[in-house]
Amino acid sequence: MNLGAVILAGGSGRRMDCNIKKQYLKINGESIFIISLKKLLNIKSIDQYVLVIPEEDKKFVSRILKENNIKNVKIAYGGNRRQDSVVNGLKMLKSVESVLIHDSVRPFFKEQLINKGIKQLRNYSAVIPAIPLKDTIKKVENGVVSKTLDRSKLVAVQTPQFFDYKELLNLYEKFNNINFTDDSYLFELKNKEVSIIMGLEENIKITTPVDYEIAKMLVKKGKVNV
Ligand SMILES: Nc1ccn([C@@H]2O[C@H](COP(=O)(O)OP(=O)(O)OP(=O)(O)O)[C@@H](O)[C@H]2O)c(=O)n1
Ligand SMILES: C[C@](O)(CO)[C@H](O)COP(=O)(O)O
Repeated sequence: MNLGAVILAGGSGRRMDCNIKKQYLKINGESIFIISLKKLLNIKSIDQYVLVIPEEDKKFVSRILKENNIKNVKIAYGGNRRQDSVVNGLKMLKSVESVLIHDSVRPFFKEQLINKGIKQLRNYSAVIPAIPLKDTIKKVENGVVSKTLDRSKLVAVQTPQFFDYKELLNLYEKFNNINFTDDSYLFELKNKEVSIIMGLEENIKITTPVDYEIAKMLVKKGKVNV
């Protein structure tokens, strides 16, 4: 299987509320997106890499890549929405059968998760990691609870997500005008099965200042590998 990886670092990190985009914040002396990228570059089953970055940061990022001696990574530019960044990244891949899409701000994934995803792609066109919820989830309308959802049927979804490349690109072309937050949603729209593999509790998405503090703590305490 020829596998491509699209690593997303094209966002602006509004919820981090910081003067530097969150993917460039450092953990243990290294930018978050570089931690994710280096880990992916060490995975032998990946054949091609595309890193999606904000266009205005191209000089800054190419300097960081050079300092880290990172080669063989194509660069794509981000769009307004995450999904626009994904499609820009997908279009840079050449002759791949499958693709994994990863949020660079989830630096604590493990190689085993990727191996599981690749294996499951033999049977499905879309495979995503997810974990059980810890909180009770309620639906709210006009400031009051309208429903308590059955937690046993809900999961929290992570990346990396794994797809048949052609199917994903076709779906992207077809549903260009709707908004969604993860790529597997496109398969749901077409009633195609999305297979779930067990995610990792520590595979957090560094989204808010608290997440960043937790991420640094996990590394300091040796709870995760970077
Ligand atoms: N237009 C966008 C938006 C997001 N991302 C990337 O998608 C991942 C997950 O998105 P999220 O955590 O929402 O990042 P931001 O959009 O940057 O954050 P916020 O929503 O708080 O602005 C991140 O690695 C981010 O860089 C991207 O490449 N292009
Ligand atoms: C893809 C994702 O990380 C799965 O949890 C998430 O949906 C990204 O969402 P965001 O709105 O870009 O934070």
